[in-house]
Amino acid sequence: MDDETPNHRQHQAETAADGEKFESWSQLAWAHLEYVRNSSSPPLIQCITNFVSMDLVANVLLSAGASPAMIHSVEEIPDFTPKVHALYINVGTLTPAWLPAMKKAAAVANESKRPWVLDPVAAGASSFRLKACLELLTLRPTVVRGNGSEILMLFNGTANANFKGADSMHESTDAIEAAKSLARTYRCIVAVSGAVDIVTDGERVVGAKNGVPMLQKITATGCAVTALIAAFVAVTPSQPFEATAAALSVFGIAGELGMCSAGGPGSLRVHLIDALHGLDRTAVLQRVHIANVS
Ligand SMILES: Nc1ncnc2c1ncn2[C@@H]1O[C@H](COP(=O)(O)OP(=O)(O)OP(=O)(O)O)[C@@H](O)[C@H]1O
Ligand SMILES: Cc1ncsc1CCO
Ligand SMILES: [Mg+2]
Repeated sequence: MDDETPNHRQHQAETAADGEKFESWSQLAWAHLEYVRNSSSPPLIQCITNFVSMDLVANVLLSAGASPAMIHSVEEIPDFTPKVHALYINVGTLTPAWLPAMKKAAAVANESKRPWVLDPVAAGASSFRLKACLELLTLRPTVVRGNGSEILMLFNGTANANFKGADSMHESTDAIEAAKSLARTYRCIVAVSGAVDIVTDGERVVGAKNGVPMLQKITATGCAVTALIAAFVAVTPSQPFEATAAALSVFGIAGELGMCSAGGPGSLRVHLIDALHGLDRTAVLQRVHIANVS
């Protein structure tokens, strides 16, 4: 990567706010959304994600002010990945053909000093998938976000005959110790979604208590919130712990506001995107609910 490209210089300027201190989680969360929205060029997020999630992921990123690019062929990665502000890898519809592109993209992101975020969908559904997730973890993602069952699977390291699929069989709080251990082992941020979203760097643990249960009835909301984490980490790459908690809370608030006008999962999907797009400072400052977990 030529670090003197105009794209890179501009990004350095946009992240000058990185390191800024905030008095509260709510102010920090609002600042992250503003950084994404007000960047002189929207944070460019390369998404190598599953077929089910592509539409929702792209629309959630756009409604937050980021720019999604679903570019996943291995041939394009050397040219494209160095130009992105963050990379998002999601193994939801993994095949052997996709894995080399994921590994190549992670390696190029690392070489180019770009943050990258992993969503280990259904890790543990098969030994192929679990091995792939563990190999990706060794490529040092900045953040890993999964549901409780996925994070427990990564921690246990063996595929489980009882593992059901993409939906969690566990509460996020069941996976706190597993998340802390993974964060220490792989020196990354680990987030576990659920009724309370857990975020840890291996030492600190916070819980973000936003969102509505109906989010679980829309496929790929987990995939979409992981993409939002990538967008938030893109604007404050030296504070991935804070960016991750902020993204989970902001997405949850969009779900809460969307639910006020929704009649069920179908309309919540639409209202969630509208709410994220229209989210204002007052709503964020009033609703962010992030606290330490002991
Ligand atoms: N009981 C709940 N109450 C409030 N919000 C919830 C609840 N369960 C999940 N959520 C929220 O729903 C979103 C998706 O989380 P979930 O744990 O369902 O992800 P997931 O299982 O990976 O989903 P998918 O694989 O379908 O993308 C997150 O923003 C999370 O905070
Ligand atoms: C349902 C489903 N299956 C593979 S990926 C995916 C989207 C939610 O993770
Ligand atoms: Mg998931």
